[in-house]
Amino acid sequence: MSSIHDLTLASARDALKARKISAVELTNAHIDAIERLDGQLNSFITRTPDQAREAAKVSDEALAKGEGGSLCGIPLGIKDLFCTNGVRTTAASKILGNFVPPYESTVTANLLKDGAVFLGKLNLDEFAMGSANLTSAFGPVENPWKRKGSDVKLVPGGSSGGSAAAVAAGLVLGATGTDTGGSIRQPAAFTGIAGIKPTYGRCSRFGTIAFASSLDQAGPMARNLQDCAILLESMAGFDPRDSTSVDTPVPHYEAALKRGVKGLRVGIPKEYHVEGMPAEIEALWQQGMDWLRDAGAEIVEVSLPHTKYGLPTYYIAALAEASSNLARYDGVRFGERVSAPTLDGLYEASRAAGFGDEVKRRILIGTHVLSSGYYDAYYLRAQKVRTLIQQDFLKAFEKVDVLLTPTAPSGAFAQDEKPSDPVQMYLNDVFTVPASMAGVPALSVPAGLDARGVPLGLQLIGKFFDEETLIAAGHAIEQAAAFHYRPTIHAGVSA
Ligand SMILES: NC(=O)C[C@H](N)C(=O)O
Repeated sequence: MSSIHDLTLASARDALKARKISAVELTNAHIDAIERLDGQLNSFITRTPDQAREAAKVSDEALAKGEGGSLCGIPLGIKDLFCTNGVRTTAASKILGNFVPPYESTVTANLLKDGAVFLGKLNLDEFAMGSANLTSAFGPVENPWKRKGSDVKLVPGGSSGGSAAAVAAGLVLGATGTDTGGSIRQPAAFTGIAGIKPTYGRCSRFGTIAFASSLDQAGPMARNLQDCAILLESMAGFDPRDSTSVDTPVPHYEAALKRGVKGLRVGIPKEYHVEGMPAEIEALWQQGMDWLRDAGAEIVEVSLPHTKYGLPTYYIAALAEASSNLARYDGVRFGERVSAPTLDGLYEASRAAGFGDEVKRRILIGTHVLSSGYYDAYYLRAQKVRTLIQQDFLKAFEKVDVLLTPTAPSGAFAQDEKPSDPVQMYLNDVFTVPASMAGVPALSVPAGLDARGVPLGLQLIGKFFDEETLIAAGHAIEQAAAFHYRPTIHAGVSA
C-alpha cells in the first residue's frame, strides 16, 4: 500500500476536502517524517511544529464546515529567504542568524490566506548565492537521491536546495523557492521534482530578502506540475508594495494541464548544444523533443545568438545588485553585531564575521564592476548585452510558443566534488541564466534518470506571462516520461 507520503498536493487537497484524512493527521505525519529524516538531510533551518499543529486544527475546523481556501490544511515548507512574521528568517547567513521579522512576505501571506500549514523554514545557499547548497551557514543539504550502489552524499542543487530536498523526500507537500539565475529550476532537476520560475513581476518580492532585485522571482516547487500550478495560483498576483509586480489577472493555472500540445510550436535553441555536454543529457533532450512531437507539437530549430553572454553578464549584473542590496547589513540595523571602537570598525568586523566566503566574493566583484572607471566597461556593458539576450527570446517567440532545453549540464554531483574554482560552479547555470536575464518564465520537469540512477530535468522557457503554455507543455513531458521513481531517502520508506 502506498503511504500518506506518496500523496501529491492535489490528491491531499482532494482527500482533505472529502474528509478522508484530517489536516492534523497529515501535518503530524509530515512532522514525524521531518524528525526521522531531517537530521540527515538538513533541509530545515527552523522547524515550526507547534504552529503547524495549531494551523492544522484551524484548517480542520474550516474543512468540517465545508470552508477553507485552495490550500486548506496543506503542509508546506518555506525557503528561509521569505520573511515570516515572528519566525526567524536567516537567508542561511550568520549575519541574519537572529533576525525575526515583524512582518510577513506577500508570497507567504498569500499562501497562509489560502489555508496552508507551514512546517518551517528551509535551508538554502547563503543569500541564495550558489548552485549546490554548499554555502549555507547552517551546513550543506543532502540530496535524498543516491547513485546506484553508492553511499556518497550528493548535492541537491541550489540555491533552493532545502526546498528541493524536502519536497523530494516527502517531508513537505510543496515548497516556495526563489530563482535569480536558476535557483528553482536546477535544484528541481537535481532532485527529481518540478519547479516554476514565473515571469519577473508575477509574484511580489515584498518581504523576500533581496539578492539581485531585477532578477529575483519567487516560485513553487512540488512533486509535479499540477501541484506547482496550485501553489503558483496562490503565490502570484499584483502587490502595490512591490513596484515591479505586474497588475495582470492570475489565471487558473491548474486548468492549463488539460490543454495539451497539439499544434504547439516548440523551439530548440541551437546554441544550447554546448561543448562537453554529457551524451545522456543530449539524448534526454532529444527524447523530450520526440515526446512533444508524438503528443502533437511541432519541433522547430531556433537561434538565440547571444546565449554565450548569458553567464558572464549575469555574474556581473547580479553581483552588482547584490553588492548594493547587501550593503544594508551593517551590524547596526540587522542581525549579527561585532563591537569595535569605531563605527567603521563595527561595520567591518560585523560584515567580516557575518558573511561567508561566497557572499564576500560576490560583494567584492559587484563593488568592483560598479566602481567609477569600471562601471562603463562592465556593468553598463552587461546591461546592454542583457537587452540583446532579451531580444533573442522575443525574436524566437515570433516563431515558436515555447523553448525546450536541458535544465542543467549535469545531474547532481557529490558534495565533496565541490570545485575549487568558483567559475566551475557558475557553469551549472548556463541553461537557466538566459531566461532569468530576459525575465521570461521557465520551468523544470523531471524527465528521467541518468546511468547512475540520478534524476535529470528538462527546461521549458515561455513568453512573458504565459506560464499556462509552459505548464501544458511540461505536463505533456510529465505524462510521457512517467517519472514515478522515489529517492533513496524518502518519508514513505521505513528505516
Ligand atoms: N540564485 C540563483 O538563482 C542561483 C545561482 N546559481 C546563483 O548562484 O546566482
